[in-house]
Amino acid sequence: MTILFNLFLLLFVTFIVLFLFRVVLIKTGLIYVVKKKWRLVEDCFHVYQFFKVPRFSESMQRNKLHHKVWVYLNSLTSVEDSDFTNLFTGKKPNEIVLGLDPNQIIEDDFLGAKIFWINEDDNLVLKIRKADKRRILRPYLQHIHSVSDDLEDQKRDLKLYMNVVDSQKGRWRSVPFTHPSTLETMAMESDLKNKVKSDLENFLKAKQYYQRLGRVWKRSYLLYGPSGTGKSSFIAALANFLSYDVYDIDLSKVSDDSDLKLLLLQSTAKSVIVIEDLDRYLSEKPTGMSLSGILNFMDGILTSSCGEERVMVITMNGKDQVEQSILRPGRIDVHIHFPLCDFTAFKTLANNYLGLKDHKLFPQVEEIFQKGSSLSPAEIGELMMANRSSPSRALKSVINALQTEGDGRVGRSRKSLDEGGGGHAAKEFKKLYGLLRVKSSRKSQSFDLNDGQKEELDCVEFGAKDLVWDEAVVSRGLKLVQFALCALVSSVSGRLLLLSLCF
Ligand SMILES: Nc1ncnc2c1ncn2[C@@H]1O[C@H](COP(=O)(O)OP(=O)(O)OP(=O)(O)O)[C@@H](O)[C@H]1O
Ligand SMILES: [Mg+2]
Repeated sequence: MTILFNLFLLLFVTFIVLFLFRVVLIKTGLIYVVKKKWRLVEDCFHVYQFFKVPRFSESMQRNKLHHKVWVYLNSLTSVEDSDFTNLFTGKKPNEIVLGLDPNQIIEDDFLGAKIFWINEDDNLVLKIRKADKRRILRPYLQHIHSVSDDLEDQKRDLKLYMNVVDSQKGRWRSVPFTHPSTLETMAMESDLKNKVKSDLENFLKAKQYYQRLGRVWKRSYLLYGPSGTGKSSFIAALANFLSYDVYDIDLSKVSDDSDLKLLLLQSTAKSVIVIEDLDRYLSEKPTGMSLSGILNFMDGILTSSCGEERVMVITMNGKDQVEQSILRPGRIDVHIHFPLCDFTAFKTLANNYLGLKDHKLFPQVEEIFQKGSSLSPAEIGELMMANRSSPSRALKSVINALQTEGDGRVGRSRKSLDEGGGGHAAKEFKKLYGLLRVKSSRKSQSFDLNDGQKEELDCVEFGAKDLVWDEAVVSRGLKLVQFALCALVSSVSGRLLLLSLCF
């Protein structure tokens, strides 16, 4: 018994001593010295192989691999943990970046193997255990490639390209794209934002899928709605979300169809191609370009040969007046409606512009919205910005504007849906039929099983407001069907009564 007790006591004391020893090593930093010595001991038992990645090739050209490894190494957390490293200011304000010091040694882990990098003057030297080399060297280098490409994409400065008439130096001129709009700053239904995000993420992952289908790897969005509802801001938010350059096509500067093709050919992959106000342009009966030229451009036939990955965005004030072939699925994949402001959008704007999450005037604003008054987010945003020093004054001015200028705007825009010949009942049925058609076309969407992800490729209609409107139409439609059935039953029963009276 005593032997057992002594053994237990010994074990306990050893454990405590080891624990305290570890704490002392970590607290005093001696752990690093121990680790270094341990590495020396390890080195005696392992055979290492060295690979040099020179900065310049034999013909004194820059070695791209050196740059990639450099970008990759500077992103490792082990740079921060090493004994000595350099600090530099980054491109963004207040940004500080780490940079390797000459002769600094960086440790990395990959698939369970330890890898060392030594930063010599003009070379980066990879030190790897011979036993691990065959297993991990190739996948490790591929890993460096993809990580550094991703990092470069993230920190790439975006550009805004505009087409010019003078084609001596190419058809595009660029300026830095610094629009601050993001999907977070957009006053839109959060559900809609999430749908857009996941649609874009699925698109980015679907290169192989599009290739297998023989389709150009592009996604087309139609943004439609009244002026000042955020269509252009949304394009900027898309570009920022994707980290894509923006090519803004001014159609008035395009002479003919071949000129339009040239513009597409001279654009680069990973870009958002924008045509704003296409409905207005088409309504002005353009002379130089044909409709088929525009349709081919939208299909992006030419881009399939030279790198793809493009998102096309077309904006319109309304889509009722344009040629239906422009809007067909495949040519436009996603339709997004930009409505006038509602109370939810108003709250986002109040938070963005005034820093208000809630206010005692909010219920009054909500009531006005419920009555059908509305303004565009741009109009409300301007009022808030002008009165930003006093949130109460800002809200009062919004209430005032809604009561005077915004009165009946929603009513008017809703009424415009009903324009056109035919009686009221016929129109209601038409709407109901339209709704059923939309619903059934939604059901027939096709999906991709790519990496376990389902990719949606059919034409999709996004816009929470449309859904609200659809429900109202359903209930009105159902009431109408009820009414028609009652009328039918009463007329049949009336006739039966008449018949029975005759006999
Ligand atoms: N939904 C919104 N969310 C946040 N800000 C918005 C929204 N809509 C408009 N704004 C603000 O209003 C201003 C005008 O918006 P924007 O230019 O994007 O509208 P638009 O729909 O493109 O108008 P137009 O059809 O006249 O070109 C921008 O400064 C933007 O910040
Ligand atoms: Mg615009």
